[in-house]
Amino acid sequence: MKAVHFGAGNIGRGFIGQLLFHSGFELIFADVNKDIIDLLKRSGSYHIHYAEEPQRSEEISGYTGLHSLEEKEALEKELADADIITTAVGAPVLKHIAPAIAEGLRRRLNSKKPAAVIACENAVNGTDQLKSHIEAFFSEDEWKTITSFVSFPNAAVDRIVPVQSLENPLDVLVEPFYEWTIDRTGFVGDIPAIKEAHYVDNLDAYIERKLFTVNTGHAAAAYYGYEKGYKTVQEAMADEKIRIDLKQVLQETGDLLIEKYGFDVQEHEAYIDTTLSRFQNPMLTDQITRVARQPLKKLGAGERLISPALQLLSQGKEAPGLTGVIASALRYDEDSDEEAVQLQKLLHKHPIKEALHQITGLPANHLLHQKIAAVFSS
Ligand SMILES: NC(=O)c1ccc[n+]([C@@H]2O[C@H](COP(=O)([O-])OP(=O)(O)OC[C@H]3O[C@@H](n4cnc5c(N)ncnc54)[C@H](O)[C@@H]3O)[C@@H](O)[C@H]2O)c1
Ligand SMILES: O=P(O)(O)OC[C@@H](O)[C@@H](O)[C@H](O)[C@H](O)CO
Repeated sequence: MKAVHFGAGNIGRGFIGQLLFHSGFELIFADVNKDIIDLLKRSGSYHIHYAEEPQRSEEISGYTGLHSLEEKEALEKELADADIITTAVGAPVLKHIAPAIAEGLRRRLNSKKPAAVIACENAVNGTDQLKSHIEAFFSEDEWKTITSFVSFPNAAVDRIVPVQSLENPLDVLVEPFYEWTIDRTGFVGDIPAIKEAHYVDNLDAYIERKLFTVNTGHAAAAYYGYEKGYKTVQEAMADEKIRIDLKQVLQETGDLLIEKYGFDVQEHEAYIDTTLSRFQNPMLTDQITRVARQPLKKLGAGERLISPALQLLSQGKEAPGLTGVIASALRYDEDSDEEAVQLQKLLHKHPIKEALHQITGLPANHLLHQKIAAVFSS
């Protein structure tokens, strides 16, 4: 069994690659980072280290690397043959890798060799986004054929993997917790045997539970922490006021999730507590700039802040905690983050409601914008 994985970064090497290795896949990492690809080609193995006591680590092997631009032909050949194609590149990058995947799938039009394409990004239905970019390369008839033997299941992935600073640049320090949840209903043929993946029929519930708890909570810790001058999530979580505000935000998203999906109240409370203790793992140093990255993306209508606030609003519920985090995200002005710079320019150039319209895509006078504007301007 063969897998091509796009993105040999933190989640690629520290999570998806690991689980594919455990399941016996021959693995090809594809990336645009030449240094990482060269190292992957030269190394026989790297190590995953766990942020827990007692310390332990695990050796990962059985992989190679291909530069996705400089070794296009070799990559397309592997894409034409792989049983699984996965990604962890960041949702905005999916459109850039779609042409190579489309070419790999095109080469299967005669053989009809099955494959599963799974985006492992922090996004609601990331695979659907990738699928629509790939579809653009096919005629209607060709696409009908492709989708009769290629599966495009959505997935949710959860493991905190900070920016790395280990001596060996291939090694990865990860938290022990992990969850790779895949939509069982998204397969047209056999379901690939990824041993530690969790196949479910109700993925929406899992995606939103993860995005609106882990990622909403993480964003709250990061944006509030940034405003107070902290550098890491661990420092922010040591601040009692931030922990109290964070709890309120997760109470709000929890109310939404419990009502929408019928999660058990106590189980959800336990999920929140586990999440908060993951953020406080003393053996991880997770930079706020990583967790707060790409604020424009994070403030999108389908994302971790606006989406739950909108859904609560449509149920007639107030969400002051979420509104507070959104206002804090709007103040994120980290110079090293291109989107933060763009965000500040937008806010400087336009009145707040117009800027919000451009950021979220919702009408300028939307009730949610009015609530955000009131907190932002106070
Ligand atoms: N790190 C985490 O804790 C975590 C957890 C769950 C999900 N995620 C999600 O996983 C995805 C990746 O995050 P990460 O933390 O691993 O980021 P990362 O920056 O460590 O890795 C991304 C990799 O993608 C590569 N890349 C960029 N453009 C590419 C292209 N056109 N073709 C091939 N490779 C390309 C980069 O060079 C990099 O190696 C994101 O969607 C993120 O939201 C991250
Ligand atoms: O990767 P992002 O930018 O979507 O979000 C930043 C973090 O919240 C995220 O990477 C978490 O660490 C991860 O989603 C945990 O599973």
